[in-house]
Amino acid sequence: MSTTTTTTVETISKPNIGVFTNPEHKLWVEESTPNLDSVKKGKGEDLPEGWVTVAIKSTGICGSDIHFWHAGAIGPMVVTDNHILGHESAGVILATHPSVTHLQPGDRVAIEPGLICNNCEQCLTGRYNGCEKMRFLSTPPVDGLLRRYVHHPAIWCHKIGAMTYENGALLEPLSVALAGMERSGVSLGDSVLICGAGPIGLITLLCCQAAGACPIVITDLDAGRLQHAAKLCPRAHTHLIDTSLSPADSAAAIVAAASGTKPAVALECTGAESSVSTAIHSVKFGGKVFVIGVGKPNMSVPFMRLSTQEIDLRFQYRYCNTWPRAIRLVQDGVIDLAALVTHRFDIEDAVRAFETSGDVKSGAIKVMIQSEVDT
Ligand SMILES: NC(=O)c1ccc[n+]([C@@H]2O[C@H](COP(=O)([O-])OP(=O)(O)OC[C@H]3O[C@@H](n4cnc5c(N)ncnc54)[C@H](O)[C@@H]3O)[C@@H](O)[C@H]2O)c1
Ligand SMILES: OC[C@H](O)C(O)[C@@H](O)CO
Repeated sequence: MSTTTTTTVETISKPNIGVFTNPEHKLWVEESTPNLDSVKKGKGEDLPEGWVTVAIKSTGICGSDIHFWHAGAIGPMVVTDNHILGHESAGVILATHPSVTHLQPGDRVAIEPGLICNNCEQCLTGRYNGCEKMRFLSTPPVDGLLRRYVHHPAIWCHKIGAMTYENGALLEPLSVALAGMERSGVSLGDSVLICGAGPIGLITLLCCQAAGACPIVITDLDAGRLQHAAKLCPRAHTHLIDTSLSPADSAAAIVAAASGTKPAVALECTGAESSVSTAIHSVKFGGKVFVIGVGKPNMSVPFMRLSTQEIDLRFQYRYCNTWPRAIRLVQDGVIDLAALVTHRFDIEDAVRAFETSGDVKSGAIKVMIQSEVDT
């Protein structure tokens, strides 16, 4: 029996709610904007030119959401007021401004959460993740997507066809991994190290597997996460990091796990200083260490190892132009994002969802918040 329901601006009745945090590290669900009246007007009266209204169906909790809640900040991004979380979302179009021609009510879309100026050098040269005036939803002070309804620019709503909303939501972390894959240039037969088996490391693992990297070693401090990695990619070598070892000794153990093959590329997905150092000690002469993880404002790195081994140390921040590629990879079954999802909660129950996501003992990998049963 199908559970499909058609959401239209005429049929919605629930008030808008959002998932908030604040500088006191509280987390709660309460009414939010745009209010039901604004949403129900539909037909675009309350929408700026080029914007649409979306009913959010599925949102993934990202580590950064947990960090904004627990720590109140990520580097210079500080929670200073009541703040709505969430930037991994997909939903259905409820209404469009008359100027919007490529989307219509009923279209299923994934939301790209960065709003750019379209005027600066980075925007005009296609690297819009570096926009000088980036307004990234869920990064304070810009409210996020963990709401029932949002207004959003149509150009940042990507059609996902029949893909599940859950997969549509997970195109966002897939985009992070794809940006790292593209700029690190991992290709067929490259020996690869992935540091960290959280959602970003695991999606990077799926990408490296699909790209034909071999051998692949993936590390973590948590045996459960490594078990998950082994299920996703049985040919990957999993390596539990022993925190009593130095980065150089951990690197030697990593190379041993790959039968002596040093990685050509290390994709660092923890942001932990010791892990960045371990990656630098692991790669071969002329190799690359590509850091996706974010961490402390200042870190020390094994400088002379970088120098004498001609290692390229590079970084990725968010992504640009990744959604069309991500959609194709999921639609064609190359990347199975559903394998990441361990828990699901309704938006009314978002506090429990966040508690589960933030509890290392819960075994959670990706916790999803849904506004209705996914279709
Ligand atoms: N650059 C970007 O645009 C971007 C985007 C999204 C996420 N991130 C960052 O990427 C990182 C990974 O994200 P996530 O959602 O997977 O986070 P996560 O916290 O769920 O996963 C990180 C994993 O790293 C493991 N870990 C911690 N220290 C380690 C060490 N020394 N050695 C090996 N493993 C270790 C943890 O056990 C955990 O499983 C985070 O730093 C996150 O903030 C960056
Ligand atoms: O994928 C996007 C990232 O999670 C965000 O940049 C976050 O780390 C800070 O806003």
